[in-house]
Amino acid sequence: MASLLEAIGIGLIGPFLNLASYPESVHNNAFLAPIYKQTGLQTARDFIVIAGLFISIVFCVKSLTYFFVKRYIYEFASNLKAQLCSRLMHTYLSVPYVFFLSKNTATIIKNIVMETDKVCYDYVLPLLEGCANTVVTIVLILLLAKTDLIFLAVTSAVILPVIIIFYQFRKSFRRWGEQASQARKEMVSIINHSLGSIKETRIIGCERYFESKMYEQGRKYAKSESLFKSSQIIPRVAIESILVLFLILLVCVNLVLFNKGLQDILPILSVFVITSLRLVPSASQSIAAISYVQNTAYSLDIIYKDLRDTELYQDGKAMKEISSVKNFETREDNNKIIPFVNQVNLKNISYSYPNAEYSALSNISLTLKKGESIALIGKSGAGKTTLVDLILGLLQPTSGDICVDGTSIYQDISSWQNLVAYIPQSIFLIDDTIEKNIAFGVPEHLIDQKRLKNAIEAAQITEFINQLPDGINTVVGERGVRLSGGQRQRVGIARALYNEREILILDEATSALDNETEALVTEAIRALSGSKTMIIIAHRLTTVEHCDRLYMLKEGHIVKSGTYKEVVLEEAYSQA
Ligand SMILES: Nc1ncnc2c1ncn2[C@@H]1O[C@H](COP(=O)(O)OP(=O)(O)OP(=O)(O)O)[C@@H](O)[C@H]1O
Repeated sequence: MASLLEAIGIGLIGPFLNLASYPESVHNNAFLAPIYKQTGLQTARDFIVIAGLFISIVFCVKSLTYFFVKRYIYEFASNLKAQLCSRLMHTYLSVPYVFFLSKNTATIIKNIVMETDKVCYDYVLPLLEGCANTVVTIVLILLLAKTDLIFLAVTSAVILPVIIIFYQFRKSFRRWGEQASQARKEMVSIINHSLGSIKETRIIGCERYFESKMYEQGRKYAKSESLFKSSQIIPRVAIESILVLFLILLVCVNLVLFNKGLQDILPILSVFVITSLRLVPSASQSIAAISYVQNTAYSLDIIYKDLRDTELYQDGKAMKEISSVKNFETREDNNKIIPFVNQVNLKNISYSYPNAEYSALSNISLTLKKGESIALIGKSGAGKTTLVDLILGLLQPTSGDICVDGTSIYQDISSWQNLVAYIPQSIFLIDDTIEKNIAFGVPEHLIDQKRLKNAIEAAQITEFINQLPDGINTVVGERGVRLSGGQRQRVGIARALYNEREILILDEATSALDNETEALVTEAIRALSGSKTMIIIAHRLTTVEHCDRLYMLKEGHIVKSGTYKEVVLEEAYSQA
C-alpha cells in the first residue's frame, strides 16, 4: 500500500511538470479535459494550483503511510525477536538434560541473543522491505514504460544483469554468514572461559592468550562482515552509475543529433530523473534483500534445527525406552507431588551415555526408606554422579525403573522432581541478595518469610547472616564471590530446605571445604537426618558416618552395601 502510494506520488510529478510547462494541455488532453470541465475552474492556472495541492496531499498521505508501515515492520521484527528469544529459552529449559551433554553454553547464549537478532533484523526485515521495494520498482518500471519504451529497455538492461551477477555470489554470502556465526560463538566461548574462571586466568597469567584469541575471532568476524556489508553497495553503485551515464548520453544525443534543447525534453527528463532517484534505492534494496536472505540462512538453520530437535525430544523419538519426556510442562504448571509414604526403589538401573562404549551404570538396585540417609561412595569415575542424575530424573535409564511406593517416577517425572531437592558440589549463586538466593526463582512478593526463616535456621546460617550489615539483604556477588565456600554451601542447603522437599540429594557437598568449615556443613546436614530422607555422595567418609546405609560403587556396579562399620571399617581392616 505504502509502496503503491509512493510510486503513484512519484508518477504524478512528471505529468504535473508537463502540465505546468504546457498549461493549454488542460483543454486538449483526453484525460485532463473532462476533469477540468468537471471542476468548473475558470483558468488553467487555477487548475494547475489545485492539481499541485492534490499532489502535495497525496505526498503527505504517502509519507504518513510510509512512516506507519515502517513502524509496523520494525515492531513486527522486534516482537518476533522477543518471541523467538522466549521460545528458544523455553526450549532449552524444557529439553531433557542429555541434550546439554553435547551442547556448549556459548552456543546456547549465541543462539538466543545473537542468532535471533540476525534472523529478525537481517532476514525478516530485509525480506519485508525487499518485498515493498520490489512493488515500488515494478510500478516505477511500468511508469517508465508508459513514458518511453527506450527508458524501460535501458532500465531493464541495467537492473537485470546486476540481479543475475549478484545472485551468482549467493554461496559466498552464505559462507560469510556461517563464518561470522562461528566467530560469534567462539567470542562468547572465550568470554565464558576467561571471565568465568577469572581467578585461574589471573593466577596462571593467561590474559594475553585470551586477548589474542578474542582478537583472532574478532578479525575473522570483521573480515566476513566487511566483505558482506561492502558487497551490499555494489547494486546501488552499479545501477546509479549506469543510469547517470545514460542520462548524460540522452541529453548529448538530443542536443547534437536532433538539435533539441533541455526545454524540449524536460518533461520526459524530469520523470526519468525523479523515477531513477527512487528506482535506484528500491531496486538496489530489493537486490540486497536476496543477499541478506542468503547471509542469514545459516542463523535461520541453527534456530530451526534446535527447535526441531526439541520437537523430536517432545515426540519422544530421541528417548526410545521411556516416554515420560513428553511431559514438558514447567514446574509452575505442575505442582503435583508423587505420594511418598514408605520407600523409593531403584530396580536394575543401567545407563550408557550417548555414543559411549561402556555402560556408566549396570544393574543398580537399592532401596531408600522414608526418613533414611544413604551414602554413595566410591572412587572417581565409579558412577556416583551418574546415579544421582538418574535419581534426579535428569537422565533416563537405558533400562530399569525407579519406583516410589510401587509407582514408576516416569509416569510423571515433574511430580517426582517436586519431591526432591538437590545440593550440588558447587552451588550456583546469583548476583543478588541472600534472601533471593535462598528463595531461588520465587518472585519477591511470593517469598514466604516463615519458610525462609526455618530454612536459614536448619542450614545453621542465622548467626552468620546476623553479622552482615545488610543481613538477609546482603548482595552476594556473581556466583557468590563475597561469601566463603562454607557459607555458599550452607546457603545452598538453605535453598534446598526452603522448598520443603522430602528428599535431599547432596552431591559431594563438603569436598571443597577445610576441616573446620566441613564440620559446620556436616553438622547442618547431620541435624537434618531423620527429618528428611537423604542421599549423599561423599569422598570424605567421615561426613557419611551417620548414614543408615552406604553403597560402594565401582565401575558402575554396587560392589558393597551396609552400615558404615560394614562397608568402611571392615574394608579398611581387610586391606590392612
Ligand atoms: N557426559 C558424559 N559422556 C560420556 N561419559 C561420561 C559422561 N559423564 C560421565 N561419563 C563417564 O561415566 C562414568 C561415571 O562417571 P561419574 O561422573 O558418574 O563418576 P563419579 O563416581 O561421580 O566420579 P567423581 O567422583 O569423580 O565425580 C565415568 O567413566 C565417566 O567417564
